[in-house]
Amino acid sequence: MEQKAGLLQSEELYKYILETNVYPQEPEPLKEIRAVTASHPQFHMGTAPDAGQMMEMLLKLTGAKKTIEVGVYTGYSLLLTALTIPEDGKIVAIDRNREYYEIGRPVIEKAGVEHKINFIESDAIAALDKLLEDHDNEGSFDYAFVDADKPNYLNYHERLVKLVKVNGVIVYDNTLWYGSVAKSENSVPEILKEARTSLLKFNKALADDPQYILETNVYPQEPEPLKEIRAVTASHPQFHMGTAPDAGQMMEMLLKLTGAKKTIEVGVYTGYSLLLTALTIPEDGKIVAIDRNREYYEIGRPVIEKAGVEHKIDFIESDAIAALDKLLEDHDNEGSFDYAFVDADKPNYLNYHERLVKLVKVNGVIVYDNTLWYGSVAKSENSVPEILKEGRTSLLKFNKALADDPQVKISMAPLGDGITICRRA
Ligand SMILES: C[S@@+](CC[C@H](N)C(=O)[O-])C[C@H]1O[C@@H](n2cnc3c(N)ncnc32)[C@H](O)[C@@H]1O
Repeated sequence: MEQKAGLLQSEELYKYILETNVYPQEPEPLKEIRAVTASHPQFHMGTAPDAGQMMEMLLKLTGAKKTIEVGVYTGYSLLLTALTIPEDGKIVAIDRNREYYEIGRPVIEKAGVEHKINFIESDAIAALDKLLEDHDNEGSFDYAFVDADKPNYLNYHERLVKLVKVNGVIVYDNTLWYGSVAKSENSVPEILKEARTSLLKFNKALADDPQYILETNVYPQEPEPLKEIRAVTASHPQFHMGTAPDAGQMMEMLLKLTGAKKTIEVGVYTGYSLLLTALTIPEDGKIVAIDRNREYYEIGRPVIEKAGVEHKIDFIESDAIAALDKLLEDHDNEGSFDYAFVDADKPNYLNYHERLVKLVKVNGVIVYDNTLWYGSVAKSENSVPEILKEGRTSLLKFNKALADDPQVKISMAPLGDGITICRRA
C-alpha cells in the first residue's frame, strides 16, 4: 500500500490544522496561558496545541484521574490536564524550575483548578524515585505526560511503566524532534544533535530511513494478519485506498482504551481497518461493516477467516447512507455503538456524521480517515491536481463543520492521510 509522507513538515498544513481543528475547540484558559507564555524567551517549549487536543481526548476516553507530568514549563499541558480530569483528580507535576511554573500559575488559579495540582520542584528522576519508594504508588497512576530533557526519556520510561497501571497511558512529547530523527546527522543543525541522538535511541531508531515512523514504531508491533492483508492488497489497482498502518495503530489504541465492543465500519475495501478492529475488540464483539462493493471485501476475506475473527463481522453490501438509515429505523440502535470508522466517499462524510452521532453512545468515538486529503486542504484550489479537487472541497467543508459541531470534541492526528477523532460529548 502506498504510504504518504511529508505531511508533518508542511507549515501551511500545520497552520490549517491549528486554525480549523484546534483553536475553535481550545478552552479559554489555554488560550490565556499561551498568551502569557508567548513573550517568554523559551516559548517554543510549550506543548503544541494539536498534541494537547489529542492528550485531552486520551485523558477523557480513559477517564484518567491520577496523573504525572514530567516537565511543566509555564503549564500549558498541566492546565489542559487539570481542566480535563474530574474535580477530585490529582496531578503530580514535576519541574526543576519553579520560576517557569509561576508564569502560568495565575491563569491556572483563575481557571479554578489549582487544587488538583501537586507541584514538586525537583529533578525529575529524583522525584519519580521518591514516588516509587512508596509501594502503594506502583501501578496507581492512570496517565503520564513527559516533556522534559530528552537524554533522560529512557530513565523516565523505566520508572513510569512501574507507576502507571496496566492499560494506563504514557505520552512522550517531541519524539520526532523537528523531523531530525529521519535525517542524517550532518544535515541536522548543531543545536538539535544531542536530543536527536537520545530520541533515535528512545524510538529504537532506524536513522536515515524515510519510512522512519512506520519502520520504527508501527511495523514492529503490527500483528501478522495485518501484514498479510497488506500483502494481498498490494497488487490491487486501488491499493492506495487501504488505511495507513500508522493511523491503524492509533485506532487500535482507541479501541483498546475505550474497551469498544460494538462498532461500525463505513468503507471496507479489502479490510485492513476491518481486520484491525476485529483483532482488537473482544471475542463477543460485533462490527457492522458496510461497503457497496463486496468484491473488494472478498480479496481480504481469506486472511480475516484465517485470523479466526470473521464471526465478529456482519458485512452489509449496500450504499452506506441506506445501511445507516436502516440501522436507525430500529430505535434500540441509537446510542448503542462504542466506535465507528469512516473511510468511504468524501462528499458523504457529513451525511455519515449526522447519522453516526445518533448511533454512537455518549463518550463513544468516531474516526474519519483522509481528513487532510494528501495535504490539499491547506493549498489553494488552483495548485491542487484535478483529481483531488472534489475531495478537497468536501473535506474543507467537513473539517469546518466538525470543529463547529457541539455534539463532538475532536482531535485531528496527522497520521496516514490525516484522521480526525471525535468523542461524542
Ligand atoms: C478508502 S476505501 C476503504 C479502505 C479500508 N478502510 C481499508 O482499510 O482498506 C473506500 C471504500 O468505500 C466504499 N464506498 C465508497 N462510497 C460508498 C458508499 N456511498 N456506500 C458504501 N460504500 C462506499 C468503496 O467501495 C471502498 O471499498
